[in-house]
Amino acid sequence: MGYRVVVAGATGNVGREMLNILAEREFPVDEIAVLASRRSIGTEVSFGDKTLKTKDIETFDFTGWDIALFAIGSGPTKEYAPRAAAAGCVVIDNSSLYRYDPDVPLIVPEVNAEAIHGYSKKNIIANPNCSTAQMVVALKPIHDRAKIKRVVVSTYQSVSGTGKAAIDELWNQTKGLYVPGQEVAPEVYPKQIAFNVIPHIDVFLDSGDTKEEWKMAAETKKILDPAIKVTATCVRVPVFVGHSESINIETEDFLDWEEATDILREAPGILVVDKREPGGYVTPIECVGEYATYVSRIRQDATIENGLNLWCVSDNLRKGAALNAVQIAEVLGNRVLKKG
Ligand SMILES: NC(=O)C1=CN([C@@H]2O[C@H](COP(=O)(O)OP(=O)(O)OC[C@H]3O[C@@H](n4cnc5c(N)ncnc54)[C@H](OP(=O)(O)O)[C@@H]3O)[C@@H](O)[C@H]2O)C=CC1
Ligand SMILES: N[C@@H](CC(=O)OP(=O)(O)O)C(=O)O
Repeated sequence: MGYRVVVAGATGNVGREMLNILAEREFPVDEIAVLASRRSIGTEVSFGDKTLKTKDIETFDFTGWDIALFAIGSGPTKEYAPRAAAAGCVVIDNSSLYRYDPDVPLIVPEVNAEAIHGYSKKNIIANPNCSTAQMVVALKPIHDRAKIKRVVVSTYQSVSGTGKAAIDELWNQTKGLYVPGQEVAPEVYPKQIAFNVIPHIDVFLDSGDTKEEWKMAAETKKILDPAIKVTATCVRVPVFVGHSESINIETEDFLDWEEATDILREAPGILVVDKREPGGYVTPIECVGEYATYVSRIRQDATIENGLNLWCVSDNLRKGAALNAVQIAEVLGNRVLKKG
């Protein structure tokens, strides 16, 4: 016996990846429903070798469904997640709405799978921010060995993190720049994204940080350790899929880069590619469609007593969203619901 699974936001980038990953990983699905807004009623989406027709979330009855994977943004989630949860369906939510709620676990399975048991207070589990998910996968084994005190991270985030409209904007602006008279003005982003970089993701806070930068600090504390200090600078780059991060780590105990490399090689979810020669590292194009969090450029930071630098790349629609959500569903199935 398997699960009755709902994918909400099935017409979006993350929802489609959720369907791909459920099929690829042979999640034990007995029945599946695909939902989106009323605009998308009847829109066809693929699930393995099947084609499914999208239904309107507004009129959908969640009663009798086991797990709902949500990727519809915070606004609609606020309306529909409590409805699904009240009907007895466990919601695994990709939006930021519930991440900081003490009654909702925030989970990256390689790091804090044991937090799963906290799901029952609200019947909701939160999936972290994409930049945070890949970073904590890389930090966890280092923290276990040498206790991380502080992290300084700069991100290079792809436009797919913003959604479908941003992918179109990068594509159309890039094409338009080659054709006189067909330049495309910025709409999704405040400045041109084609052949440019923009040091601004999500809204600005009073501190001068953006919310994306705040999320990386707050979510690392909730998932990994409240004692870790994180300071982030989040930057949008003209890449379609794949977020990259330059991470500087200060630890309590000394950790030699060679031992750090060995530890990272053994850690779940990580692939180390670090040849210290031209091309001997991973770039975002190479991580598209992959599950792993790739770590390259591991080296000592000689400017502090106990410091390391590394480069971390992952598919933001997969480990940053859909894959992590399906992994949470697997943990929920294996440790709690036990139907599969
Ligand atoms: N964990 C993470 O870091 C990430 C989280 N996300 C989350 O996932 C969400 C979706 O991202 P993404 O797939 O890239 O975005 P897209 O823009 O590609 O897709 C949005 C999806 O949400 C649906 N939707 C929008 N409004 C409503 C509504 N009122 N009712 C029902 N469905 C609605 C859309 O349906 P329709 O086609 O009918 O409009 C579509 O299926 C994000 O808003 C974010 O909250 C995304 C990326 C990474
Ligand atoms: N903010 C991420 C994607 C995202 O949706 O993040 P969050 O789920 O934290 O709002 C990006 O733009 O790349």
